[in-house]
Amino acid sequence: MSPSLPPVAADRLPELVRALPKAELHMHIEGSLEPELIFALAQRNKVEIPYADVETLRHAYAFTNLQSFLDIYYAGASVLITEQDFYDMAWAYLKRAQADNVVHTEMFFDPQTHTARGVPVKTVIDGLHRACVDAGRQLGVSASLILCFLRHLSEEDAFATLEEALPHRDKFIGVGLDSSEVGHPPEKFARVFARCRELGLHLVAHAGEEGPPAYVWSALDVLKVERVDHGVQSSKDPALMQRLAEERIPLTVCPLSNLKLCVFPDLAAHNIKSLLDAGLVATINSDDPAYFGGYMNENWVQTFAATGLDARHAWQLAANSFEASFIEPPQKQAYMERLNEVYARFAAG
Ligand code: HPA
Ligand SMILES: [Zn+2]
Repeated sequence: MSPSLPPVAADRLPELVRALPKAELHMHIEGSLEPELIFALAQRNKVEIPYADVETLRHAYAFTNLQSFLDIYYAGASVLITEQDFYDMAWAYLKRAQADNVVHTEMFFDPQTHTARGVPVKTVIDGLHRACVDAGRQLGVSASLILCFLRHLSEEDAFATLEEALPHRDKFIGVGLDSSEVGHPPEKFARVFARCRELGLHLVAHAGEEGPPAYVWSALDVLKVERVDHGVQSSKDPALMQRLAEERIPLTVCPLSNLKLCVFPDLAAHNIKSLLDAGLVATINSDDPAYFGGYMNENWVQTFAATGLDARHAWQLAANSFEASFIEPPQKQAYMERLNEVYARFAAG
């Protein structure tokens, strides 16, 4: 942490946390689909959903682990049919992100969730990408897309998805790996990640959310990822912690997700502070904000209140988010200057 950072009055910490410019690097766009939009799209597309109304659906959001969430998350995504649906979903998230002073976002999307229902990859990518372009122009938020392979499906299926997406290569910056972790280790996707690497795509993967530190090691050594999504189980392995710190491999941590999926018993028990204090490039993100009870600032404010993070941690988390992002160095520099300006305003007053 920067030793020269001036302190900020403790009673202004929540305000500082909200005001800091930041990047969001772990957010599944299908996980931003609010119940109200699910019902509106179901009506627009004449899709049946097995819930009577918005409130009944929201009440079903009581999860015990990752799989119990994924079952509902995939059901919710079934209302997405047209390019405009994908645009509307992404636009709603991007406006919400802007309100939280997210200035840059790298959004995950799950094409296989849609192609399995007969929706072409082109429809998905075109709708999401149009929203990203509009966000840059109209909201001042830079936004890009990361295509995720579903790890409960086969590597062959991932290869077929990649082939279908490649004509739209200019509209996504990288690939990731998500869905059910335990029993589906990174090694299962070694060949498709090697191919994506040859294609010059950025590489990330979920690892160490519920799965063991061994999955983080193989995400690094076999898939050769540039960042690890979640990665919170890494704290069980001191040698892994040392590797992550030395190589400055970012972790995209999602505290409210970890709370809702019972990865930690309560937010006060979350290990984000120890990850930061060990020198890891940890970041805070919302994962699936419509399902886990909060967008970016809600994740930040609740985590700060519960774990005793201070203003310097806030600066570090925002700086980490820019360091960990895939934006070009001059733009990173510009965001860092904005961060320092906002921080200085709070430190002075
Ligand atoms: O947190 C997650 N983990 C794995 N897969 C996911 N797909 C959406 N959110 C998640
Ligand atoms: Zn995730």
